[in-house]
Amino acid sequence: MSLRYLGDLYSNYSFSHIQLRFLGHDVTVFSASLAILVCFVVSRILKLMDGIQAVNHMPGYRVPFQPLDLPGVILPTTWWNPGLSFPWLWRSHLYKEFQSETISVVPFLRGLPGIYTSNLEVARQVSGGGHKSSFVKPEAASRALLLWGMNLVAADRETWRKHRRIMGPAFNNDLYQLVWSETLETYREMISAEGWDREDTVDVPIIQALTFKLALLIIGKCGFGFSFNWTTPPKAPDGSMSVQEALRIVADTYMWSIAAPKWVLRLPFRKFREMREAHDQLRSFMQIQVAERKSEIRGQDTTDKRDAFTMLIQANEYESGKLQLDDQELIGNVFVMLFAGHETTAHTLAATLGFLGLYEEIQDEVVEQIVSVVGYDRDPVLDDYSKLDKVVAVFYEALRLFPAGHVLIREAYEDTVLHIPNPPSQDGSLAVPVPKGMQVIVDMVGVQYNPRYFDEPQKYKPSRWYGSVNESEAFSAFSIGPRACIGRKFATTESVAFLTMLLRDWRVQPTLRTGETREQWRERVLDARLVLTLGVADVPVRFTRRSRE
Ligand code: HEM
Repeated sequence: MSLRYLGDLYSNYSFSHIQLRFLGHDVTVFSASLAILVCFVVSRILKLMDGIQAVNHMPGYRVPFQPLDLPGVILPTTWWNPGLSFPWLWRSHLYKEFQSETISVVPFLRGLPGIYTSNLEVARQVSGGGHKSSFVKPEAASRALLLWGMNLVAADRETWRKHRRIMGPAFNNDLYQLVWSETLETYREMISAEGWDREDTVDVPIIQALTFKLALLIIGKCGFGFSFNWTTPPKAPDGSMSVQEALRIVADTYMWSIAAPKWVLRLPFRKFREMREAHDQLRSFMQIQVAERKSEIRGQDTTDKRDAFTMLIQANEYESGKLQLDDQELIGNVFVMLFAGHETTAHTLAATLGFLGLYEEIQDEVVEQIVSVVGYDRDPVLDDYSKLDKVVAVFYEALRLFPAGHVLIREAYEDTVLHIPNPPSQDGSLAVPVPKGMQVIVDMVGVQYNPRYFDEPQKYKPSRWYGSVNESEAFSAFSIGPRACIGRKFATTESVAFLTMLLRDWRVQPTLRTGETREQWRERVLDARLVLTLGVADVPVRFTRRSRE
């Protein structure tokens, strides 16, 4: 049968010529399809126009999909689909392009219009929070965080106030003292377990393998109050999964447990079976732990334990009635420390070591401070923290360039107004009405690379933070206002203790490929990987033992 014959056959019996009856008229499939297409196009144009009106004609992108909606997220970032990564990939020109620090993104195929901002004043209005805030976290985003129970991160307004009132007292100096001493202990365990004590040079292909383990152990020991160890085997003596291993699996598979439908997680694959086992194991373990700690606190009216979990339960005992958290909420808050504090701290430590390897003159300056404050003959103590401002600064600056909490997503709880500051050269602000339900997204990459706040924003320049060991809002990557990160001092205490020990003993350098320059290494390695949090891609480094002179 020739192609020509097939072509004739198609044109004679073409599907498009089939007749349909519609409202008493004969129409062909072709004209019906055309009418549907026209209706669809018109509906999308109307959606676009509505969206543009909803964002008050604010300049920005007009795109098929909302960047945080499923198609937007799974499709790669290209000129027509900003996707999840556009704030990172387009960070050097995004806001310049529209000559505004606050822009709109209006989708015409799927998703709701939204506003993205890189301005701190707008961020304060939107994410600052408080129990009377006009902005809340979108329900879908909060629902994903409820796996273990209602908690501080997911809660809003009055519920948030109730949770913060109990969580607040748990983050105190006793906890930071524990974080400091456990970090020193864990550093020593790492050196011995990884065999560094027998070497003068150690190559670490992916530094995250160590920083993730460190951060998990510190949350486990100081957040949950478990006695974890660098070398604990994954199986307990009776063959069951150890609590430490269960916690590691829960942390590593968090993305799956919130994003995948429940039926997928029931499929008989090893990864999912392990996940289920880890969840069941931890759930029952935590319930026993709550009961034990409550009875210990009630029996003695106090406790020697200083981990956040115990102090949370203790603070809860002082409340009564509606102000008290139930067991599920207590457990929810312990787990949220894992999800909010593990990856974020581990990624930032990895980025810090990457930058210090790259810029050895900065590393030398930091080590000089460590040696002058602590010397070689004793361990650093928490009281040294305030004198180790250069160590805090190298961590802050790495976090500024890789802000782990890269988007703060909020939704207008009611019709409200945003006051958007004019460009730096002009005074005053513009009042923009924001209808109930509109999403406003604080683009933390945009904020941290905004030239209004930082000169040479692309440059790793820790000296901008020298002298800032307090929790000032000048450093905004932990967010600002009443809803700012409650774990900020936890993260910096752990990081300063670890870096002080590590850098005093070891010089860190980038592992370069043959013929590669340091700038090429920076471009290849110090790029972001973005999922729930933003983190640096795998960082390969070499440690060389320092001589003590
Ligand atoms: C480098 C490490 C960290 C970074 C960059 C970071 C960043 C942030 C940011 C940006 C927020 C605000 C999120 C929002 O409003 O949507 C936040 C909130 C929070 N963080 Fe952290 N965090 C870090 C470490 C930690 C640690 C170690 C813990 C606990 C041990 C923790 C617990 C929390 C909690 C519970 C909240 C919710 C506070 C509230 O809504 O009142 N974070 N964090």
